[in-house]
Amino acid sequence: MNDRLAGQVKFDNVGLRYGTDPEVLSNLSFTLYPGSFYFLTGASGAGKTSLLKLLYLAQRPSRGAIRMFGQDLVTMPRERLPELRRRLGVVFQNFRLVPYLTAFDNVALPLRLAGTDEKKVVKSVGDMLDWVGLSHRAHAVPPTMSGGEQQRVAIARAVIVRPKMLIADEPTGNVDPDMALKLLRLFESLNNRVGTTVVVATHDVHLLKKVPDSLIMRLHKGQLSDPTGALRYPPRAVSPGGGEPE
Ligand SMILES: Nc1ncnc2c1ncn2[C@@H]1O[C@H](COP(=O)(O)OP(=O)(O)OP(=O)(O)O)[C@@H](O)[C@H]1O
Repeated sequence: MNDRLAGQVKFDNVGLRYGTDPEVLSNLSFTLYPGSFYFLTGASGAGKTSLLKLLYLAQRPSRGAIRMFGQDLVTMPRERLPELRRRLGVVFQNFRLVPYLTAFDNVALPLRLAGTDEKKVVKSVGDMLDWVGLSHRAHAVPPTMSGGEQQRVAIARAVIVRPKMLIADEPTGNVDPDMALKLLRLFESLNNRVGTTVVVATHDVHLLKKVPDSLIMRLHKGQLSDPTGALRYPPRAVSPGGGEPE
């Protein structure tokens, strides 16, 4: 099957348990299509972060199969995971910024690791900090920044490399509604202009209505339901022979 129609991520009967505890995710079978915008919702403890951890390769499933970018994650040797991770942008719930680096250097990190020319780094990071309203905090280090400021640095760092897939865990949890909307627009613009697949976990139901074309995946006690048909149909961005980037 054509890679686009086969999807970017495919879960087949996936389960996850921590240690010997009962499964926190059960029987997950779904496909994420390139260029689509997904919200993952569900009450606290429903398993959203656990599902995202499977997506950003921090956990392996206890059972079932996961394919990502055409590769089998379960049988893939550990040393090949970093190569796959480089295609992902991740906004962690607790930000995971480097505490001794400035906001500017945190955002610049993925570009510098990729060997980007320093002139380009300065321009891109400057533009990105401007977009998230943090130009004036460029030289601050995370311990001196508010939760909302740190969250915006984390988002800027995740999107600066224009990832194939952006995975964000409660990315608007620490900002006011105006900033939440602005950050969502940033994700949307990455989605529309660059074709990045976006997966945003949130328990804020108001956010869902703000992205009209989004698809909703709902977790309840580790099981998925599908109010918008996100899991059943290749969505609008996928048309046979369509031109969105892989
Ligand atoms: N590392 C872990 N070890 C053991 N149990 C865990 C671990 N991480 C999560 N859990 C359990 O898995 C279940 C799902 O947790 P998860 O963090 O995935 O939910 P969530 O929907 O993201 O919640 P929240 O919205 O509060 O962040 C919970 O019962 C939690 O206690």
